Amino acid sequence: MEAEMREWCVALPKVELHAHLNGSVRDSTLLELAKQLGDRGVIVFEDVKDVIMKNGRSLPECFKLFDLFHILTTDHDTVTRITKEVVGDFAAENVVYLEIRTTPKNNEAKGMTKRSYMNAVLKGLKAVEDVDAVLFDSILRPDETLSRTPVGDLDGVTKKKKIYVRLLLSIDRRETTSAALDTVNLAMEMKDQGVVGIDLSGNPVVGEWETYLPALEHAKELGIPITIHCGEVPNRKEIQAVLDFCPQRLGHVCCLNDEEWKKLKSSMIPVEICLTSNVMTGGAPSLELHHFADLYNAKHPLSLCTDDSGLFSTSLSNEYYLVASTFSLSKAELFRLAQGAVEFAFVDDEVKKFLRAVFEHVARKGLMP
Ligand SMILES: CNc1ncnc2c1ncn2[C@@H]1O[C@H](COP(=O)(O)O)[C@@H](O)[C@H]1O
Ligand SMILES: [Zn+2]
Repeated sequence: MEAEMREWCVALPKVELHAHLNGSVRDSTLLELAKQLGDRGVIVFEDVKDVIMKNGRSLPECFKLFDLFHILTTDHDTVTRITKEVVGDFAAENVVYLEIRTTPKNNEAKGMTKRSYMNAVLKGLKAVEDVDAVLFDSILRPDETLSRTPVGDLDGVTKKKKIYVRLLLSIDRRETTSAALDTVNLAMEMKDQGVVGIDLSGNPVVGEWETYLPALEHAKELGIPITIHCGEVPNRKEIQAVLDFCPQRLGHVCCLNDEEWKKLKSSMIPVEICLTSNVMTGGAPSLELHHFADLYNAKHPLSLCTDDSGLFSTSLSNEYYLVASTFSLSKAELFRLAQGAVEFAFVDDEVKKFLRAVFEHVARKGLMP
């Protein structure tokens, strides 16, 4: 029964709206990169290996780990490699639309600028194998799209899987106002290259809202959609400010008090729910007591997401499975959750139409009970 449900969650076409590139890297790749740097004497492999393989990650540990991941991954070729692998991994579990977010990085020692970092990401998207990763040519005939999505697999047609990929540029809370503005301007510059939005993320105990606000306001003026990590820690002042700012989407919303909770619900701002991430980092006390249930029962717009599938050893299919097993959602309800997420994507209407068609096709043909 459990195995059948897990398989069903993998077969379900899914939409991923909250996945950090460097948090989604396979352990095996991190270990391989660590081995290479160990051999060159840059790090001590044995120490790093234990850290990568350790289970259970508190919030402060996560950010120490990201500093380590960035040492392993921040050169152009490696950024290209991890992008290619991450897209391939999501496509393999029938994610049909993926918004990957990543923090463009300046790294003088590596000759890296925010722009060259993003070029390395684009190169990775173009290099995806065995999967059609659609970044630019969004206009395809519907029948072509349908025959190459996971629906094709369910129909018994073995064609390449198709995944639409778009990018969000993250502002790291450690950055200055000017660096945050650079990221927003870069997002604008890369609008025709698959960049569809801005994210605010990074260690929630670091930095001040006032530092990023000018950049977020600039993005708003430019009409760039924004998603913000909100309430990973109980920072009352900032949670208020974020809710007042009214971004297009919010991530997490863990530590809201009653008043903020009411405000969120009346705002109808779609929430990116990251179950495993929240339980591991202590944002939610347990799966059973996760605030998903309250928002779901209130019919608040929601989408299930992984956050950092590598760091938390999860997958989007597993997040759907966890919702089914913890909150007793039926397959029909899981299907509607996945389908509903299309509406919160930052992508243009043309792609949304195709994604809607994918779900309608699956429903009409009775491919998913
Ligand atoms: C666990 N909850 C979280 N809360 C806040 N920010 C997070 C995060 N998980 C990841 N990031 C943000 O994403 C970066 C890694 O991917 P990129 O280098 O951008 O591809 C982290 O350094 C952090 O800034
Ligand atoms: Zn996140």
